[in-house]
Amino acid sequence: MTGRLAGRVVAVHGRHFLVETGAGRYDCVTRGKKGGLACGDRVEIKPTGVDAAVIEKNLPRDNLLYRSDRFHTKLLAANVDQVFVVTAAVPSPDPGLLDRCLVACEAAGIPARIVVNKTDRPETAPWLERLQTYAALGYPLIPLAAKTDVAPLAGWLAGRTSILVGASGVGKSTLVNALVPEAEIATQDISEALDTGKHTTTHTRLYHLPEGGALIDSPGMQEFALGHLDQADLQAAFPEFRPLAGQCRFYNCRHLREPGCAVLAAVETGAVARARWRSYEALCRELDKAAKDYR
Ligand SMILES: Nc1nc2c(ncn2[C@@H]2O[C@H](COP(=O)(O)OP(=O)(O)OP(=O)(O)O)[C@@H](O)[C@H]2O)c(=O)[nH]1
Ligand SMILES: [Zn+2]
Repeated sequence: MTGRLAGRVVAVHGRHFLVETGAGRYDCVTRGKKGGLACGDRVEIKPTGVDAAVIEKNLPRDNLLYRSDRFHTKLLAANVDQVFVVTAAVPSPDPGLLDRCLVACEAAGIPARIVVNKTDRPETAPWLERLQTYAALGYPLIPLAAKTDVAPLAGWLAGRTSILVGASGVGKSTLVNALVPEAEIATQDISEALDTGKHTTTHTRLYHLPEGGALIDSPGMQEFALGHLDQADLQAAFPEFRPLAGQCRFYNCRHLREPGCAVLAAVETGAVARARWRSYEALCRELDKAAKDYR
């Protein structure tokens, strides 16, 4: 690889990628159509100027977190060790969005944790209560108030690459600013390097943590489309279905309204949370609709 440098994508802005290498950072473009790149992707680049380069090669990924509908694929991050889905009781939370985030993590094979921000707000108690369902499924809950103390989260981050995802207004920026002392400066640096103007809140970027490890911030989302998943992916992404595998009357049961369905029976007894099953059902319907539209 003469003249080439190995690096990692640390910020994405449209078709520009800021790549960090042992020899500094480069504002990069891809050569031709190589498919998208995400924050955290490893690449080989060839400098074309002091701080400009072309991406010559995308290196294999350990994993990729993304969302997609029929028209767009939105890459969130690659090569991450864990995803923190940030929630808060205010503004009013959307459990459907939380489920979609978790399904995306399961499908990508990335461990997910749930941050419950704004514990200083009295509305938090019922939300935290509701989230016990998720704790029972094995998703750790991390309650904290980003405004006053981020220590409960900090302990999870050292030495790993993590990404924060979540709805708009849950406090992701507040968390990043508290965890990364130079976050504001880093953001400005990135904006200058990529020439994007001062406030690029709509883009994904990677920050280095003082204790080692990296934190990727992603733009607040209203929805999380999962057009890339098929029926089998969906079923596999609900951990509460796993102990029931093979117990439905029909081997190809979709757990929607089939007689003798073990999942539906578990919803009736409360062993599977009805709200979770509803999220599953909504995702199945979307899948069917997409298949119909496509025909
Ligand atoms: N009460 C309370 N408010 C908080 C806390 N953390 C953040 N907020 C507030 O929540 C609002 C949204 O915080 P941001 O950090 O901008 O949220 P965000 O998730 O980055 O939002 P987007 O930029 O839209 O993605 C701000 O008014 C914060 O001051 C907290 O621990 N307690
Ligand atoms: Zn079934």
